Amino acid sequence: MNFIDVAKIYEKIEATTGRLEMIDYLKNLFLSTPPEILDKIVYLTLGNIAASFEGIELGVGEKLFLRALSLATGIPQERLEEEYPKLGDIGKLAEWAVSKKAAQSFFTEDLTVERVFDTLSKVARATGEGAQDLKVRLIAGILSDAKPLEARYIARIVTEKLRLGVRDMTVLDALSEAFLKGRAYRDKLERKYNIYPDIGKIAKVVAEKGIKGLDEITITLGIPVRPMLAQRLRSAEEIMEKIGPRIFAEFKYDGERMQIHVWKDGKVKIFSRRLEDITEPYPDVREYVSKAVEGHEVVLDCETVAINPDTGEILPFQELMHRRRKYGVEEAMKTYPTVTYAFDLLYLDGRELLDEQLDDRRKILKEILKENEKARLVQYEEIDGNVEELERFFEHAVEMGTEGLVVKDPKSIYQAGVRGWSWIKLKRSYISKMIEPVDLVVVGAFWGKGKRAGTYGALLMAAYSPEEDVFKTVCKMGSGFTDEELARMPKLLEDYKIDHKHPSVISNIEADVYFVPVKVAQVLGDEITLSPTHTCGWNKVRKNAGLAIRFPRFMGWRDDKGPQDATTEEEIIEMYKEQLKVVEVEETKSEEEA
Ligand SMILES: Nc1ncnc2c1ncn2[C@@H]1O[C@H](COP(=O)(O)OP(=O)(O)OP(=O)(O)O)[C@@H](O)[C@H]1O
Repeated sequence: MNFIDVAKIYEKIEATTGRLEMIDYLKNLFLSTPPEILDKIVYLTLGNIAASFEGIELGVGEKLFLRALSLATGIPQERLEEEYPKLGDIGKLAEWAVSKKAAQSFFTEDLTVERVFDTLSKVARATGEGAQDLKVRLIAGILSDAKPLEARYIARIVTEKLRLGVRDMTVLDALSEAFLKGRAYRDKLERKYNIYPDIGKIAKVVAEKGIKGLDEITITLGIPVRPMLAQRLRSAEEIMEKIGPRIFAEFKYDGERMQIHVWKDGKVKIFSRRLEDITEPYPDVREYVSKAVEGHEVVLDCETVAINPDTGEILPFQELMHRRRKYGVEEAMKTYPTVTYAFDLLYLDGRELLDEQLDDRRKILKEILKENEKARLVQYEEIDGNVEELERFFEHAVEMGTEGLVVKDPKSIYQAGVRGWSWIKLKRSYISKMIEPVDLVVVGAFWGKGKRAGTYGALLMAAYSPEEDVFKTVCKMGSGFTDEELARMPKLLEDYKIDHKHPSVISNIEADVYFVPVKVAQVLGDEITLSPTHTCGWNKVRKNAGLAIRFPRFMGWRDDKGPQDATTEEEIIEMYKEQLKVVEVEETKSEEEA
């Protein structure tokens, strides 16, 4: 197939304003393409040379392209640079340059689609020393045999500026028209695309085998499935009304979505929410997840969070991103170790599970997942009709450092690529920050792990209630200490240690060690949230709930303060209410803006 036939259709597509017309042109293009190269045509039409999840970038800069154009046409680069602004588009420039040269030569070879495609693949894959020169030579090679119109599109494709406005969905429409008897199988085609988003391969299969070909498309290890997404509602009550009384309420971890493919021999590939291959920066995840599903082939849907290695607490999302940026992987693995929570199973040992109910998928997932310290099953609760229970679980989830809940319909199938109502998220809506530190009393401690073995990993902190003359817990604090402070801590607190909870402390939490409430520390958190466990503010803001400080950090000891000078319960309640007002204002503001 000659590239000029494709270029002519691109020219028509470029000129059209009607979507149906565009689909028609594409349909004709696809029908006139030999099936065995239809994948190549589809990738090129989308301005690419592979499925987008492969992340292969042509990425040829304009400067480099002008060098190639100059080499191919004999027109000096300065001259091209002069002409470029007048034409305003790299494609038009290439067309102009090649037409000037074409006037003087007659012996050019016809360019085939295969040759253009293979050359572009080589351009994309050229790396290392001499890669730039090689790219220039490769591009110049096809440009010297190109007709002006061909040069226009080659220029735009290599510089990633094709902009025909053809998207995956348009290609699916055209494929339906061309090979699947119009619209009858359009939905099925899209479902297949959602589980196998390599649109070139799909095109080839339906061109070669028609409707029967559709059935051959299945979940395949190494090809990412488009993830199912969640809707959002504002309250537990609304959610229960929407889904029905029986639900799965799952922690909504604030980390990175990971679709993890594991082969029988332990090989692993990890895909992000946007289907990028993120296997490389997560050697730890590869290891512990493959161990947890040893002997099986699986596709797991998971969320991976960074944790504080010393306390096991979940850290905010940003900390995980160090993996991709600031730190080297090795160092990030130590400073920000991860835990992966699996919440769905899409494929097991050759069997596609998408059409099974969540109830059943979960059962199978539980059976095959041999949990270890780092590869865990999502924390969830099955709730039947009790809105209050759902609210409480939400508060618990927030207190544990998550964003809230994803509530799911146990009877639902896995809808790849769809934001449906069988998954609904309930997020904490506070956006305000806690800007003022508080002074809290140490009433207990928990032994540390890892680097903190032998000292405390976290302290149990309480606010003071002058009316009742008691201390009520408001957070577990495990961050913000220097190594020296940590090392000194057992000794520093030794004098206050007792073997039971002090009678003036009101707590629902069992600590490893208890103290007489004396030592005061300054603490800064991210915000104050409702809590099903902490006793500060209990029943005073909401029935059966207290208040907790989220992500508390140690700012220093307040040796100038005694326990009665600590921040009071009433002050914490006030801060919580203030914060709510700020949120309401911000929410109205953003609603007005929307
Ligand atoms: N138990 C869970 N089930 C499903 N998704 C979860 C779960 N825990 C955490 N998540 C994360 O929450 C997201 C679900 O929300 P949604 O589908 O709306 O994604 P989003 O558009 O990225 O939104 P958000 O910004 O709220 O994460 C998932 O993409 C996933 O990364």
